[in-house]
Amino acid sequence: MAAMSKGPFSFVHQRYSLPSFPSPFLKDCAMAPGSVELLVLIPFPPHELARLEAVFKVTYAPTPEQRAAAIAAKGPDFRAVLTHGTAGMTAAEMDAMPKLEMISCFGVGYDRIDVQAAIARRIIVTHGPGTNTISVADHTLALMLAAIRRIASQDHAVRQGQWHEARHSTPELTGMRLGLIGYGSIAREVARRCEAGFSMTVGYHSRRKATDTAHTYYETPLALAEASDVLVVAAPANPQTRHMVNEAVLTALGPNGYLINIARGSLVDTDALIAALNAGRIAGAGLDVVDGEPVVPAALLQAPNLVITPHSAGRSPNAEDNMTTLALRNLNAHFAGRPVETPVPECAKAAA
Ligand SMILES: O=C(O)C(=O)CO
Repeated sequence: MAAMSKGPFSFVHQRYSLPSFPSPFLKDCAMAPGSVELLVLIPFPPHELARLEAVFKVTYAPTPEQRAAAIAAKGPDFRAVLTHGTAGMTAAEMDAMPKLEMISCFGVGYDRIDVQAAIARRIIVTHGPGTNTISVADHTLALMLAAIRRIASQDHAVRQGQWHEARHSTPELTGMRLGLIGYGSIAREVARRCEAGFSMTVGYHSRRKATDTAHTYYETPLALAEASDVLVVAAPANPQTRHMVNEAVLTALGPNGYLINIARGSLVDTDALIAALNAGRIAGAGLDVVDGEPVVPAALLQAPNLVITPHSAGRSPNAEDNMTTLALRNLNAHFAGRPVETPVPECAKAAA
């Protein structure tokens, strides 16, 4: 198993790896290959799509137009859907697929899947906790360093022939105070890197104070922002976390502070962020997600010292392999009549 020698983080891969794909998987698969119709609503790397096609009759519809056309043409045939937290799945779409039994969410967040509608229609929803933790944590560090060291703007200026003008004196990440909004596995991996590699102190805010950590707990995002130089948003999207990072939190972060969002765009008030960047109320921001993505407000793109990536933090070959493997394990389990491995908590509760 090549992935086993990848270094200290290979446990994530090990946890979800299959002994040697695909034959052992097919052997213990109760359904005949190709007998179950699977609708895939998200872009997939070809080699990962091939793994799905080895087991399912796949309809690949990653664009909104293809999605609507596929559901209109073949809705009654689909028994499973593969989507992710941003592509989601609506109640109306479920109604157009009366044979739908399972929605498999690629990745961790499942915020745009109408889980209550799924439960009401006896459709199980699964997701991929732990599958992309390493990829997202690495990407978070990349955004932090890029925003603080102004990598994107200096790169751009050098390409414009402005070598001397491009050269900026930028702060050191080392020794800064890290603030984490959310304290799940991704936040903890970010903390580990920041402590080990950059001698940073760590504080966090989450719904509950954790009992297994020496990191400092803050009751509110505002108190955390006041005590942080780099504020990382790593909490789930839900009505309670919407616009958790608002004007007051950004002002508390201060003119030497940086905001990094690798969670969901809805956690940050985009207008307040644009205003804070333009007024120098914070020093910079690194975003992997934007409210309303893939549409990005022009005013955000014009704001100073912003580095932005297209929701790619969770994408690495290792993470994609983990996510596909776990999705297949859940789909296989369901269609073989066994319990799925990772239902979303609401479905686990409803089934109990
Ligand atoms: O796993 C997820 O939900 C992600 O959005 C990864 O970036």
